[in-house]
Amino acid sequence: MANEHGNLSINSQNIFPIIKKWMYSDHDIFYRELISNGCDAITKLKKLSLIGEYEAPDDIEYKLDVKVSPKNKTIKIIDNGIGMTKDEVNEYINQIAFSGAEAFLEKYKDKTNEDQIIGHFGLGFYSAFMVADKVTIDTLSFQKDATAVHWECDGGTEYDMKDSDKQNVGTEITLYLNEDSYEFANEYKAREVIEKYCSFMPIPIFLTNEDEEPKTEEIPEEEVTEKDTVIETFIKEAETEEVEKEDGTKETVEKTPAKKMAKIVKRPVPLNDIHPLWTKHPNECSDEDYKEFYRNVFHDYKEPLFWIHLNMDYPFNLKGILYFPKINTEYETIEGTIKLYNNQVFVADNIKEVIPEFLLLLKGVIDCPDLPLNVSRSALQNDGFVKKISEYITKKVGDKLTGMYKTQKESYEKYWDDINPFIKFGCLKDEKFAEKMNDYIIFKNIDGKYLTLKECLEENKEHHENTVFYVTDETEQSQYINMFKEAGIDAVILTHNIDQPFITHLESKNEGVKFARIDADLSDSFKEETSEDELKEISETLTETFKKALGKDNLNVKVEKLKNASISSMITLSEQDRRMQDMMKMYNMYGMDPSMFGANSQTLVLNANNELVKYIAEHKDGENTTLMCEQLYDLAMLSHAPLTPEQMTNFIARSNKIMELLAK
Ligand SMILES: Nc1ncnc2c1ncn2[C@@H]1O[C@H](COP(=O)(O)OP(=O)(O)OP(=O)(O)O)[C@@H](O)[C@H]1O
Repeated sequence: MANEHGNLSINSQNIFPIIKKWMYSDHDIFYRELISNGCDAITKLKKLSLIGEYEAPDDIEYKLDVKVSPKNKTIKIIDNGIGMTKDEVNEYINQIAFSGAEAFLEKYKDKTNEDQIIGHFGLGFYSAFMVADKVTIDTLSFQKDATAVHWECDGGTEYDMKDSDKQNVGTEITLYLNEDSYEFANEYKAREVIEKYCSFMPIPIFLTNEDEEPKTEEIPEEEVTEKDTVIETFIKEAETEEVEKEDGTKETVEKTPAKKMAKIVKRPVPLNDIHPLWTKHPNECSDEDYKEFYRNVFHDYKEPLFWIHLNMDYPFNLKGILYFPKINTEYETIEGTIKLYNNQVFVADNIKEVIPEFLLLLKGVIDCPDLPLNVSRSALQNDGFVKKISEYITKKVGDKLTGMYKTQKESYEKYWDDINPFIKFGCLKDEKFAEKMNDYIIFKNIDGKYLTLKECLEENKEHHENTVFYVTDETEQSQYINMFKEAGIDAVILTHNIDQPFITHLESKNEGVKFARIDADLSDSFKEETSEDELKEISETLTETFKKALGKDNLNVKVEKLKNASISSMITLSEQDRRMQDMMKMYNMYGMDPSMFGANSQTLVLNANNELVKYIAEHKDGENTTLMCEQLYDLAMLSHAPLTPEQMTNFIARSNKIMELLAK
């Protein structure tokens, strides 16, 4: 071919500075674009060979080579795929690609970075100019008698094209890196980027550093194959060791015999796994396979609890694996990672527009070739097809959980403590998921048994209809728990932050059902039957005495005859007011006055059956009455919420004083 010099068919003077600027955040993406182009080219050639349109050499080994040279500051991406003829270079590179770029820029010129195209799909070949001043292509088409083409462009609007001396079918792209991008020719950086984007591409990818001598390895000579490059052969001497015989004399014996060895050029190891687990049929995968895949992809050495293998062909193509991770501590964030792939090419992590928000607490991979990824994020959000995908994933997760409840209840209960924040968050975020999970939400009660809401209500119907009592802190509320246990009344344990909004949600969904913290109210079951008159006098005396002793005029005091005479005093706190206060704390509204939401909603309950309480009522002006009132109040407060530092200091000082009095 005669040398050809041409103008790229675009109008804008020079699109490259714009591409560079626009793509500023993710420069490394060029690796993905060029490698996936190479993989596509190989896949196409394999197909042609399969249908007899191309006769591949017998020893063909389809692969993609990435060669970096930190010295020359170049990167070569070499595939043995379909290649391009001169006309094709003209069509795909000189015209389509660049006119595509123009259309692309036109479409997105007003968009801000936040509205970037998902994973920048559609950037293709010219993403190379984000990192390179000059790019060359050497390509030989698979077509009979094709002439190899050399193309080059230095980032302006002009290109040069001439014959190339490339001998093998395929394409070699060379990037001459610009000053800001030399790091991409570093072998370790290259490896990191390729592993990020290309770990599961369907063609083996090999990385070499052209500046380094080839690495070598030694293997037994009989294991050498045709593909190996043998540098030398040698005899590895026998290994011997000295052993002691029965008669005490020593003898030298051969441990391993002498062996013929070969020093060969290190066999290349691909950077990627071309058959990732999600592409396999679930029947072919063992538990160990799933766990290993999880370890490799998420670098999480805690085993996942269980997983869901998504495998759908119709009406859309979607494959993937979702893992329920083990949450180790209460304080660990429970944010997961869902990696989105498009035909085994990594797109991005945690794309909220495709994956329902609550599922982002899981870890997993999703490969959906049908996703329209060349549109902006906001367009994706409103895409009906994307909604269907998202619904499908949600449904599958729901199916897995309900199925487990029905057939492996024991496992479900075992995992519940770990998975319940996820399920509850899902119910709050997704109406359909909430409906599906409605009968499968379970509650651990104070005896460690798991019950559904229906079962909770049914079991406690006689004691407190339509009310579920709950514990938020088993240590702090232990006195209440004991009381409940003694009276044969149940309460459930709800200690996670998500539980407060979740029970509010349950109350709104189940009319008439109320949740009340274990210290919210005293159930009638704890009390003896009395008439108001019977307690009137003692009530008045105690109220007055306590108010005076504590210096709290607005203290609410309630005198009850509790069946358990050993309990002297306790605090109850209106459920509604407490929830408001909790909410204030959660949203950090500390500046506001808590009394707005009933700081006065605490009630000091005194047990008229308790000897000490009786004593106080009978000795309201006694020498130590104030001391006793203060101590009883603090004791009640202690099992309700932690004391403030000041209160604690007083409490300890007073306790010491009481001991001194006892010692007298
Ligand atoms: N390594 C290659 N071997 C053969 N043909 C190639 C190669 N790289 C690019 N091409 C041809 O050039 C065309 C344009 O490539 P480009 O990467 O710009 O866009 P694309 O691959 O079609 O789309 P996208 O990358 O946006 O998914 C390709 O469709 C392909 O026909």
